[in-house]
Amino acid sequence: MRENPPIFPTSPSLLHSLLKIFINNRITPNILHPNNNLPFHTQSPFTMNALAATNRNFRHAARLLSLDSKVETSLLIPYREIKVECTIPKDDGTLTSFVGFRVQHDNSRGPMKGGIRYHPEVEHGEVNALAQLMTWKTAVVNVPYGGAKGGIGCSPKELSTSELERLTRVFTQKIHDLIGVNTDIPAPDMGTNGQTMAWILDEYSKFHGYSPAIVTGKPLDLGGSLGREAATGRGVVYATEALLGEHGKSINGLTFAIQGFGNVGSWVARLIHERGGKIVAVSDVTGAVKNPNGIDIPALLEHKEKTGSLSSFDGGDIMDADELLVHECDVLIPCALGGVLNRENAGDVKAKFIIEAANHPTDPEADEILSKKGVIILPDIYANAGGVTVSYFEWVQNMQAFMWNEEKVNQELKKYMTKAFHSIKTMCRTHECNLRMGAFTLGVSRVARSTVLRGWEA
Ligand SMILES: NC(=O)C1=CN([C@@H]2O[C@H](COP(=O)(O)OP(=O)(O)OC[C@H]3O[C@@H](n4cnc5c(N)ncnc54)[C@H](O)[C@@H]3O)[C@@H](O)[C@H]2O)C=CC1
Ligand SMILES: O=C(O)CCC(=O)C(=O)O
Repeated sequence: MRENPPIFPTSPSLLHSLLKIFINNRITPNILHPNNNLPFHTQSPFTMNALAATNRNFRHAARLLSLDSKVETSLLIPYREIKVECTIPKDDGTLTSFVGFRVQHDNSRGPMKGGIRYHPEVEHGEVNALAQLMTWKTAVVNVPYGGAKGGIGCSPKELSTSELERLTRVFTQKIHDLIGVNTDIPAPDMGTNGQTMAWILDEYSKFHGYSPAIVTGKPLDLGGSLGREAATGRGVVYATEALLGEHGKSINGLTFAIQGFGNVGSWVARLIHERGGKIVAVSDVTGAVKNPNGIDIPALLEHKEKTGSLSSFDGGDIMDADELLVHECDVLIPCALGGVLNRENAGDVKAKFIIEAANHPTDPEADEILSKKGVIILPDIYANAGGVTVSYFEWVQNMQAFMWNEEKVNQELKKYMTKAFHSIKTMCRTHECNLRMGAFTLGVSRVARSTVLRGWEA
């Protein structure tokens, strides 16, 4: 069970005095909001702590690779962890405070790279785990980056656009001298988007001169890349095709359940629908919808655009959102939070394939249960690597001050995803392991080689 050490004193009198200070100063204690001190995943008490789960997978890969224990330790410890206070005036004039994080995990293969997440559950341990996953992910697809991740514990839907802009600018002011086009390059993740990247670009440029390459996933008008918005979903679909092809199957004719209908989930749904896949269930934070004959995805996208919700869609039946994970289907694609598959529900999963479009949706206990059932899992550090791959293309275009067309972006993405799939399979054969360990051994071995080559001389 996950441990969640209190950040603040738990003594009621001390807490009361602290609250009084906040209230007297008209500061809303957002950092004391119950959601801001939550464990990594609130849906289930059965999910393993994200960092413990990631470290466990890393150590397993290190053992398979017979990695030198000193190299193993050095790869586990993050390069740098940043935690900053972000206080902003709200639209009504009151102050509110948030905690922002940037964890830079490793830079032995190049500048650190990874998204920025705005979500109430963002906390230090999870950001650490996500940063480490970025290190292995960039190595798996062989883009010349290390790994990082950041985030702010906040509920973006409860903030106005101008509050979000202020928050993003304050966060950027606090970290601008620790990121850079050759140091650490943020991108969107859950709860952030191209607009968030545009604010970071603008704020960073005030200190360092106009720097489009400081972020990726930015709007096209500011040097974004064609194809980046769809890239994570497109990469997931290329990865799914590679896996299914190996099993003599194709998307056309199979049934799919998709958890999450944001950037990644909606693109996955659209592209699978276009390829003839039958999507029988979709969920998001507002609810879930199912239809055994296949959901009309263009109609669902239109409905979501109009109403902001899935639950009132009349092209299917409402279902319990948690039930989606154990719904009858051939392929389950989690595209939302981490840790959603755990020892409590893994035994009930009906899918034969799980494609991890979200980061760490399957905890190690679920992994074991699912493997015993014969479920094939395509791991996150490969399956969702299309996003960072096209982020790399975007950065390259910015450095060259040149723009590729979308066809080239998608063709190159397919090449990277296909090549990585074959490299993972080679590692699976060499180490007689599953796809997760195939991907981990591939990523960890590449990072370890660069680390050793660069040496440790001070
Ligand atoms: N955006 C990107 O380029 C990349 C994202 N990812 C990962 O993909 C996942 C999704 O990211 P985005 O689509 O960018 O985020 P997003 O913020 O655009 O969408 C998140 C979706 O998850 C849904 N959701 C939240 N809680 C839920 C719940 N309890 N049950 C069902 N649905 C729920 C939301 O309603 C929303 O539809 C995350 O794990 C992220 O780390 C991974 C690689 C790249
Ligand atoms: O595009 C990027 O740089 C990072 C995307 C990301 O955060 C992820 O792959 O989890």
